Amino acid sequence: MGKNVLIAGLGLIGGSLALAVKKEHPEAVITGFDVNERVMKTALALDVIDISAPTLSDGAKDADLIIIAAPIRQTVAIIHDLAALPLKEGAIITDAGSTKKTVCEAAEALKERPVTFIGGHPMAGSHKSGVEASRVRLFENAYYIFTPSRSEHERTMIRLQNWLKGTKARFIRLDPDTHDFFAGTISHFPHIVAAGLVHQLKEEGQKEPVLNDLAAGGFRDITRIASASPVMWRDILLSNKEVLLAIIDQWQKKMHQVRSMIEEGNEDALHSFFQTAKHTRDALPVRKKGAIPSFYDLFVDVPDHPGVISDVTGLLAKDRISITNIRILETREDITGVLRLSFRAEEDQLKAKSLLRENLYDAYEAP
Ligand SMILES: NC(=O)c1ccc[n+]([C@@H]2O[C@H](COP(=O)([O-])OP(=O)(O)OC[C@H]3O[C@@H](n4cnc5c(N)ncnc54)[C@H](O)[C@@H]3O)[C@@H](O)[C@H]2O)c1
Ligand SMILES: O=C(O)C(=O)C[C@]1(C(=O)O)C=C[C@@H](O)C=C1
Repeated sequence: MGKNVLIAGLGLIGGSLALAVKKEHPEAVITGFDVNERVMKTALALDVIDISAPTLSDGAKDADLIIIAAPIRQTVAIIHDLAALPLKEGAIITDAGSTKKTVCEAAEALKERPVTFIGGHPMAGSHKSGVEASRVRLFENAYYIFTPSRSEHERTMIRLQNWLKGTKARFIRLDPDTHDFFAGTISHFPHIVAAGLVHQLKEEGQKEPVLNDLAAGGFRDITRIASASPVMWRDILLSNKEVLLAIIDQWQKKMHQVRSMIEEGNEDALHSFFQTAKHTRDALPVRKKGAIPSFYDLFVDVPDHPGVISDVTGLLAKDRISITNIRILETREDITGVLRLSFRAEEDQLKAKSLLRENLYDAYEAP
């Protein structure tokens, strides 16, 4: 199977995949390449990679496995670069991009080469980006979608899944179009809505600055993902254009319906709108990880007075919720402080959040 792995793009996803590959294959030599030299230095310092490659070509020529984990536009550019470079016979090339049609079409450029390209998309991530945010367990229990283009890729799929076993993800296959439709519905369009809500707050917040302070639990929950990388999301939207245009049209119709329900004072229709949403949301399968962030931190706004930390820790201790770390992050206008509490498990994080909220603390997952 060889042991040389190249990761091209050492951000959240490239770094996390590097850690997961190394965990299951300690004999592997993980080479990293990133256009940003500082990122490569950080990846080396954090032991995310074993060595760095001065150029893509240096890293690619002896690689048995190449994982491209850059934003989509750059992923396409890297695939075209690889198509013109010396590559090892039998090498597997995959990517981690959030859309698959554009990437798989670009990979046709590799079809005359003695390598196999299989598109990939680990369906877990975070609003945090960069190698510093990498986590070996980021993909645990999440779906990891592959889009093999030919049935003769079967044996290579098994080799690729063996390389990625350390992710502990659930591997599934889809064709690129179906993938992009699914991802558009459950990931890409929700990001547009989250960013749209933040824009709305920004515009109103300029007139009424107090609005920014009032934006509490609900607003923070629904907009966490708006803190993600703008470059990454620009590329995702542009490479899933048709799907997103159709979903936006559908959404506009839905919003017109809600508008009419409010305008007409249609109590039954509004009740049914929320009832259906509640039933559907409540029935979503609970997964330990996946679309849910894998950082078990909780941020709590606390009044700045002595004893407040023991108030908070005492409250959690009563319910046997254990904290692995606690830090005071900042003091705003000398009135309010922010505590960052870290938990070992998501279950503890969620229990702590509801307990603190019941006790009137403002507790939220992202600062
Ligand atoms: N962040 C998520 O939640 C998530 C989840 C699943 C998949 N993805 C996909 O994974 C890919 C990477 O996302 P990320 O969150 O790790 O982004 P990131 O911003 O954390 O990292 C991207 C890295 O790629 C590097 N890069 C850019 N162009 C490059 C090039 N030509 N050659 C080498 N390196 C280059 C950047 O310098 C950066 O370090 C994207 O395609 C994204 O769509 C992201
Ligand atoms: O959890 C988050 O912050 C994410 O945005 C992760 C998320 C998602 O939308 O679920 C984002 C992009 C990916 O391609 C896959 C996962």
